[in-house]
Amino acid sequence: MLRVRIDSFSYENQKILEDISFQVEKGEYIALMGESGSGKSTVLKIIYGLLHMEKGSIFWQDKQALGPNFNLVPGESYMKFLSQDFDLMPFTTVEENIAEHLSVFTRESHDTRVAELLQLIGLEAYAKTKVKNLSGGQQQRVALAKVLAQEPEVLLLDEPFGHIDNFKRNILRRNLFAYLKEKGITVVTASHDPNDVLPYADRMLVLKDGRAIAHNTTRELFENPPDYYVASLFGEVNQVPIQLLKAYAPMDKLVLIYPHEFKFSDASGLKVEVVNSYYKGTHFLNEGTTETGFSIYFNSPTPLSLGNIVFLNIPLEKVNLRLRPKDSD
Ligand SMILES: Nc1ncnc2c1ncn2[C@@H]1O[C@H](COP(=O)(O)OP(=O)(O)OP(=O)(O)O)[C@@H](O)[C@H]1O
Repeated sequence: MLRVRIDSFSYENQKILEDISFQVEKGEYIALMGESGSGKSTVLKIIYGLLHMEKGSIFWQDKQALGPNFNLVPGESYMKFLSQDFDLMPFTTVEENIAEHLSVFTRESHDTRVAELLQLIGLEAYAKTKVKNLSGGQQQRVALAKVLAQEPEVLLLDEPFGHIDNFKRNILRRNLFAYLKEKGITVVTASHDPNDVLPYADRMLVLKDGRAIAHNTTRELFENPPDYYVASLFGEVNQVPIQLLKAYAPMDKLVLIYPHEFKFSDASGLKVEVVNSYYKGTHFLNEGTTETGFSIYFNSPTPLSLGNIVFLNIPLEKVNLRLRPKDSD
């Protein structure tokens, strides 16, 4: 088990992280999510031992990771970190970059292992290409193979697919997360992208302004987000004042509703006029305004004409589940 306790961390005199603690079981994948600047990369750097924290501790099993003030070379042997700068050798080939990180004691199996990793990252055809001649996305994939080469027990990934185009990203994600589960590797990622997290992460820790504001299974946080900030990490979300749904309801409550959760009705419900309709490939995302001028975003399977009036309903169980205080964001 990885046990992370960060009581506080500051850059110079500015406090960046406070009171963050979580545990990750062996083979489990936890995703750190939060807006840009919330502290995700800093948490990964502390775990890996690149940054010294004033108060707190990191343990893997019963071993304490002592951090940069104790280790001459940053990092622990059982742990690997894929940072946002890839740290590759530009003038050597892809396969040399990967093999560089394999143990000298297993030299006879190097070729097989390099081939396995090249297949995982989908760069078999580039084995002999010098890294400097690769695109940013390809370099990121080599960096990933590099950190996997020695089969770390703990893997820290900072925006691991940030430079990779959508087409490759989907295949790579599926392959990578299946591989990590199969090998029982413990994973902590920092990510903005719900597609990296929703299908794969066992749990999510949400950071805001350097503090942990939510920690639960990924599914629970999606289906029952504690506030607007958490819900919006998954994409578009509405904060509908409850008074728009029920005139006699308390003023200080709102309902968090994703655009796909509205139902259409012929004549009853929230009356909105369509002011925009955006094509999203699998559906349309529409913007509507209520008679009081409130904007609502909702999905439809077909395009809606601007100026059309539609009636939207929120299923009662969702209203009950997603009622939040108004200042919850
Ligand atoms: N070397 C540094 N010196 C001073 N402040 C820093 C340094 N690195 C990061 N910060 C600050 O620490 C805070 C957290 O940064 P961090 O990179 O951990 O956020 P993040 O959530 O990973 O953001 P992003 O998603 O944009 O990568 C930010 O306010 C940032 O400006």
